[in-house]
Amino acid sequence: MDDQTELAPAVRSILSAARNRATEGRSGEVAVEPRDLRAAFDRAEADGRVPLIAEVKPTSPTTEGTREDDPVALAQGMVAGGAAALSVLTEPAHFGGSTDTLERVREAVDVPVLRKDFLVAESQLDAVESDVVLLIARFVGDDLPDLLTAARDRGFQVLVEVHDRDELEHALDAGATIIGVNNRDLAELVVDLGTFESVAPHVPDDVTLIAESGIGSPADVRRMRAAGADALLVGSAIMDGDVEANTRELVRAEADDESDTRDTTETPT
Ligand SMILES: O=P(O)(O)OC[C@@H](O)[C@@H](O)c1c[nH]c2ccccc12
Repeated sequence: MDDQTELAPAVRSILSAARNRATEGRSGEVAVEPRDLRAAFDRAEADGRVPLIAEVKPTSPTTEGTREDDPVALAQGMVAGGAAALSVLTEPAHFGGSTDTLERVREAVDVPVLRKDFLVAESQLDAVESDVVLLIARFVGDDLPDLLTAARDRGFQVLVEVHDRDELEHALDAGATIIGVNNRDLAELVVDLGTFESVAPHVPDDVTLIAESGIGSPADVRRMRAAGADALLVGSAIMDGDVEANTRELVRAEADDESDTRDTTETPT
């Protein structure tokens, strides 16, 4: 968008790389038969698991080092740990992602897979099939309604990411039905879980609402759920260490709530 000067340098670089990739894509439009994201959340909920999208993110501008493990094995660990859905970075230059990784992951699991990238042009939608694509309100600006339509015409479900109330209104006006509130500020790259808490009350009930970024503990999960999150998107906290155990700990955050409370309030006798 026009106000790029407000963005962190890393984000500006990501965006200009994305614009240069704008002509990528295979010949012709993809036609996706998507795995239903909401149904996946409902299944998790019915099963006593917090609906969670676990993100395969080899690295990022705010992460040190790169995780070199096989992304397919990581993805399978996340599903084994109870993730309702997965997110796979396809941005190559700053997040270590690729469309090939997404294809391999989607083939190996049966949960819905979100393509996490910085899409700014319709042609980029045809680079790879996924069940859900991300559109970041701040980056697509006035093109949001057209890109939303173009994505839906191809069969994609669309997650529209916002960071404040103005962007939320813009997303709702464009007809978004799945909205993510990113707790990470793209100008400073700092995380504040209060962002979700301030935007969530203004989201209509029939919208599927996802809390994104900065969720690191079962307490954070409960905090975002208490603020109205239908589901959570978690990357770094899961990628750091044993992905299966990390996922399980977060999806059980509500089931374990009572014992957690008891543990912390227990006084030795
Ligand atoms: O690693 P975290 O703090 O759990 O965050 C995951 C996810 O929300 C984050 O990777 C993200 C949110 N929106 C994005 C847009 C592009 C790239 C990455 C993102």
